[in-house]
Amino acid sequence: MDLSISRARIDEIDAQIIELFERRMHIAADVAAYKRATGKPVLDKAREAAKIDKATELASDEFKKFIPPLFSMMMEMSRAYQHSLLDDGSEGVVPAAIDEVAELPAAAHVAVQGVEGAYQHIACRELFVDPDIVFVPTFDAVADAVEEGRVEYGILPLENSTAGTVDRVYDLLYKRGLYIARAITLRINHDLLAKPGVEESDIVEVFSHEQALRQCTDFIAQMPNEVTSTACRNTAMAASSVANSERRDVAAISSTACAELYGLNVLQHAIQDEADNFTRFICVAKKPQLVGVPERSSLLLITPHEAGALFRVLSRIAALGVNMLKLESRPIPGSEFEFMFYVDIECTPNDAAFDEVIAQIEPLCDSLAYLGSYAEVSA
Ligand SMILES: O=C(O)C(=O)C[C@]1(C(=O)O)C=C[C@@H](O)C=C1
Repeated sequence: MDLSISRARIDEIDAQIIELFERRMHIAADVAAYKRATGKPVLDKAREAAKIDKATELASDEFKKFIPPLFSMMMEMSRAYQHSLLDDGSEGVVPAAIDEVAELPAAAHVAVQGVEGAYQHIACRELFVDPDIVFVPTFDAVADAVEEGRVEYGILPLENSTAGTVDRVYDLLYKRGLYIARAITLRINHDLLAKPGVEESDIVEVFSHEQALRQCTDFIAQMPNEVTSTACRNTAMAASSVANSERRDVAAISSTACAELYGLNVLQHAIQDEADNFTRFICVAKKPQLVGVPERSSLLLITPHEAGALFRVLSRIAALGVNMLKLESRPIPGSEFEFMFYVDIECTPNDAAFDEVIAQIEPLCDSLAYLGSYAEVSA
């Protein structure tokens, strides 16, 4: 067998396929015009199902199984083309004009959950030169302050390399319609802190944020006593409650900065189970904003509850040559086993492919929200 002869034949057939595909697409354009005139939706599920059945019937037994995916894809292309002609796809998903600024303002009002010394506070200091910080007790309160315009920005932790996503923050992004303006990744070292004179063998209870407790699970398990883990709002509060407690059998898992701030001793440095432990924080704003040179965009999408729905969205992103940086599923609040997806793509409104990505995936989703485009920095 001569490979070059086979390939030449394949090339010939492909040229015919392309010609036929284009003819098919031109007819789809006529169908789109008809649908616009009659107010019919582009998607006709019954027609697609009948089309796939009929096409499968026409194929010989050996190739029947390949027909449904081939025709699904072809009709998906046909729908994407029709939507682009009708220009009814992505209107409103991404605001038409997004403010562009060179840098985050040096002296912005920023809401930070927790107290001085918390990792969110450290992230805030890394992002802003001279911020006017309002400390608030919860993640929800950060969102409230941004939403109500009491501050320009809020700092929230989004995910940790060991313990995973901070679920509540994703839920807030979705519910409050906040936009990410910047992300920062910090290396997190957890220390074991106690009052001066307290030894590790005295300790029966450790306080920390639940994420930090999770990141130090193995360490806690091998401590001299059987230790109770108690979750606090954040690691700085854990340090302050140990400092203010009369007890001499408690410790906090917190930062070296908090040891200094609250007059505690570091019993052990870097006790997290994974030596390389990073947390990604986001800086959120009420309106989308392109700060500096954004590198990635975050999207939230809900696909129809049917086979292949997410695959179709992802295949569109891939077909446009756009790199996907993250895919995370979350249950939809109030629904049973239905999921929404957070997708980060390496593409922003400054890139030519961005509008096309949005235009092509929007018709495939029950709901699509744009969560902002931003640069990711590390400290
Ligand atoms: O027949 C139609 O109504 C079309 O729009 C054409 C087509 C196709 O490409 O075959 C595309 C979308 C519909 O969901 C069904 C079929």
